[in-house]
Amino acid sequence: MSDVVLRLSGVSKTYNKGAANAVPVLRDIDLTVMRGEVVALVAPSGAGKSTLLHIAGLLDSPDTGLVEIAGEDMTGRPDRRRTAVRRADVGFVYQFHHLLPEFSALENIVLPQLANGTPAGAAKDRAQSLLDSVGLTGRADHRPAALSGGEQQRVAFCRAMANAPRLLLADEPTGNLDPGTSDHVFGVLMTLVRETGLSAVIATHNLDLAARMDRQVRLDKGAIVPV
Ligand SMILES: Nc1ncnc2c1ncn2[C@@H]1O[C@H](COP(=O)(O)OP(=O)(O)OP(=O)(O)O)[C@@H](O)[C@H]1O
Repeated sequence: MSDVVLRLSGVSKTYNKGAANAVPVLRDIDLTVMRGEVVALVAPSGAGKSTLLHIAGLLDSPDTGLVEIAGEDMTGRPDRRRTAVRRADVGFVYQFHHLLPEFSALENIVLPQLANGTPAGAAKDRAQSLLDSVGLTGRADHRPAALSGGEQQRVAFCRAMANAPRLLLADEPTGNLDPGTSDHVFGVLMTLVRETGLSAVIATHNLDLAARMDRQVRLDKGAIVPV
C-alpha cells in the first residue's frame, strides 16, 4: 500500500469561472501528506483553506489538477465511488461541532458507522471506546446541548474517527473555544491522531498550535508559499 495518503497536484479552483464575478481561489496547489503525518495549514481568512479542505475531502472538485487518496486518483471517478471513499477514508472536523442535537453523544458516533455498514453492536462498542479515549466515559447518553463547548468538540473528533479513516481534515477545530480550553482540546485531538496513526491536515490561525504539528504549509492568495 502507498505511504502517500493524500496527494494534490496542480490543483486550481475558480468560483463562477468564466463569469464577470469569477473568484480565483486556488492556483496550482501541490501538497503531499504521508501516512501518520500531521500538517498545519496556516492561512489568513479568505485565503482558500476551506476550499482546499473540501477538495481534499472530495466534497468539491478542482477545475484542474489531481486529487489522490491512498494512491487512488479520484479525478473524474463516479459520485458513488467518491462518496464511498469519503465515508470510509476521510474524517472531517469543523470549527462548530455540527452534532445532531436530537441524538446522544454515543449515537452521534454510531450513526456514521451504520452508514458505512458496521453492525450496531460493534459500532456501539467502538463509539464508547472512542468516548473513553477523549475522557468522556460518563457522557455517552448526553445530548450535545448538555455538553460544554470543549466536550462537544471532543465528541465531534470521535465522530470524525468513527470509521477509522486514513485522513483527518480539520478546519479550525478549536477556533470556537476559549484559549485554555482550545489548548487542552487540541492536545486531546493530537493524542487521538497519534494513537491511531492517521494523517491529518489541520487548518489553524494559531501559530502555537501550528508549531505542535509535524510540518506547516502556508496558503497565501491561493498558493502554497514557504513558511
Ligand atoms: N461558492 C462560492 N462562490 C463564490 N465565491 C466563493 C464561494 N465559496 C467561497 N468563495 C470565495 O472564495 C474565497 C476563499 O473562500 P474559503 O472559504 O475557501 O476561504 P477560507 O480561507 O476558508 O476563509 P475563512 O478563514 O474566512 O473561512 C473567498 O473570497 C470566498 O468569498
